[in-house]
Amino acid sequence: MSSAEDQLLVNISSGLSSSSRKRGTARQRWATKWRRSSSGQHTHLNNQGLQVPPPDVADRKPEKEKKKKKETDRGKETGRSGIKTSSLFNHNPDIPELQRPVVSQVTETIFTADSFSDLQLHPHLVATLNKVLNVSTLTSVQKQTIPVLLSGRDGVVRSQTGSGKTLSYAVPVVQSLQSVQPKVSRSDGPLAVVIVPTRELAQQTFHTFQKLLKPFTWIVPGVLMGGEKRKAEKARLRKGINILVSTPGRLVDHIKHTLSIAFSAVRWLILDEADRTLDLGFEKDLTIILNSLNSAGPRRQNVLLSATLTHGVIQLAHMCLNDPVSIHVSDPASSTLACFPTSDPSPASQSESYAVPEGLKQYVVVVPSKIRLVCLAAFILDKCKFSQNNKLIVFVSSCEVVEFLHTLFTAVLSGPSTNHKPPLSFLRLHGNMKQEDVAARGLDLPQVTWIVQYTPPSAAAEYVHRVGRTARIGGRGSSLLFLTPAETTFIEELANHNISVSEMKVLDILSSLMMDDTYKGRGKYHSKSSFTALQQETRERAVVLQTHFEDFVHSGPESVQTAKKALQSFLRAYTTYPAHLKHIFHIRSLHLGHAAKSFGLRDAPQGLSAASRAHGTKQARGTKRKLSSSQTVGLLRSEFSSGLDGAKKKKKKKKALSESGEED
Ligand SMILES: Nc1ncnc2c1ncn2[C@@H]1O[C@H](COP(=O)(O)OP(=O)(O)OP(=O)(O)O)[C@@H](O)[C@H]1O
Repeated sequence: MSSAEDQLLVNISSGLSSSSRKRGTARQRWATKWRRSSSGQHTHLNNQGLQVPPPDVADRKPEKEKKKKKETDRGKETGRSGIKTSSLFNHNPDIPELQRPVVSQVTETIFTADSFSDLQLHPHLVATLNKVLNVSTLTSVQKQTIPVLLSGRDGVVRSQTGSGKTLSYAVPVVQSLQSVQPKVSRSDGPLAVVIVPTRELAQQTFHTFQKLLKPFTWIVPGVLMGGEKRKAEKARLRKGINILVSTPGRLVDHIKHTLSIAFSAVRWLILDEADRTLDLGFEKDLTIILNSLNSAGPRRQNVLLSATLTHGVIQLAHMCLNDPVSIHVSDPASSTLACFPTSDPSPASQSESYAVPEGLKQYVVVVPSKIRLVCLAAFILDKCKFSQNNKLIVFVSSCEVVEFLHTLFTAVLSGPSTNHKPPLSFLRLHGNMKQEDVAARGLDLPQVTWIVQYTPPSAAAEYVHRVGRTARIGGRGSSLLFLTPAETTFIEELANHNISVSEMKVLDILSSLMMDDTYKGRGKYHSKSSFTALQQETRERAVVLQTHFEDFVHSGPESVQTAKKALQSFLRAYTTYPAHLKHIFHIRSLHLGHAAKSFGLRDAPQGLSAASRAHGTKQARGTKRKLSSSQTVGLLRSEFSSGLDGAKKKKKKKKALSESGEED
């Protein structure tokens, strides 16, 4: 949804230590107390998203007392620095009771009882799989796909993220090319073309082929991708590449400008992660590639792989596959011999069920805008400071937000290194980073335990890809989706694709702040305090943490500017949700002041309304009215012209990727 897809903020937890173990025990004590207290009392959520005694009890208080309490509460919402933090828990929208639609979640069994040695493969290939790649047991998708492709058929493969799709085509490609007589030589040029959406995947796939080809040294793999030197790639193409892995934009570039690229011998075409390729706006490039391949070459075997079969993917499959076998791993009825639909696919197929890894636990938390930042911070502290062995990936909507949160969290949450523990370490990853930086950080992110979607994805399919970064290849993992009260209908959108999420409560997340007295408020919490007192202390601590953030942001004009820029880019990205989700994610439903708070800004940016008048779209005008002229909207100027226009959006997205070097 944002200009640069997949912005990541990665937090790697500090390691094990005796003190963290002690904290773990304290944490358990605290959790037990919290649960005991909360279970013994009838509570409900107030309009600040927090549990309070039932209204009838509260209402019994005399008016005078209520007024006094209000004043005290206001006083308490003051950080320890003495700077008044504008109220965090007042005037928030009500958190609706979540209706959890009944969904039968589609899960796939990852591993089978079969092994690679059961297939009719070259013994050296089996040995390489076992010894170099350390794999011996077939995953379900590999068991179903490899025999189909070895039989010479085209295939359309839908299987969940992290299920081993790469080997399901790489093994048959290598098996078939090693048997070609006379032996393949560099001068044959590309015999297999593998198209993947991103540099990251291009590199990974290329490395997989490199390993598989160890015993077959006469077959040469190569990779072409945005961000690399074209001249060097041209030279490699001239020398000869037999298995060519490429991102779409860079391949089109070479088709247009490199004379030595010839497709006359191509016998395999693989479109991996086809859904992501289309999501990133590469359909035009794919058409150019297909036309170029079709105009030359012998009979070709075509394979399309995707974690989700969207309308666009089905259309693409119809364009480039020839009587394919359809392999849907999660659907036993449609297994290997099922036929691919021949009729023109209808948009209704977009409500397809998406499979997620079996070991994945999915959660959602509904958080009012103002509390979002402290809620994310409390969650990170909980998983990485007060628990052990966690690695988180946090998805946000833009490069600027990544930069902002990275700086803020490093400054406020890392904490000093102590004898017992290193400070928390935050890494960042986004499309505007220099390629060397990205490569230096390593693109493979193994053993990620939590995926946090701080900004909701722009499609259920994107949700599936994001959560698919954890619980890979039979492992375990969890995911947490942040939604504001106005966005909760997104849960239904996920349910339409058979995705089911369990609710976490804001206050439960914030309660982790009770583990660290750095955030102690003025309240006098002790182990015998009432549940309400515990809640009050938790709120106070959240306010203290918010004050730390606001103090940091307001420590100088530069940091204020960075926060404003991040807010602006967040708002801009918010306008780019697709039309069919606009009823859930509409800029009109955002409150600028509350959104500003989640960027550590004490006030909504001022003096921004004038510039918006020039913008004449109906939606833009509507937005302006709703957000109120004094608060917003000139800030959103550029996004009205881009975000509300689907065609332009795609171009923009692609351009941003191109600029970032992720693709070109
Ligand atoms: N049979 C196997 N046994 C053990 N590990 C495997 C097996 N096949 C693949 N893997 C490993 O599983 C991981 C995920 O594989 P791969 O990247 O091919 O999954 P994928 O389905 O393409 O995922 P995504 O759609 O998210 O890219 C890789 O690290 C790969 O080496």
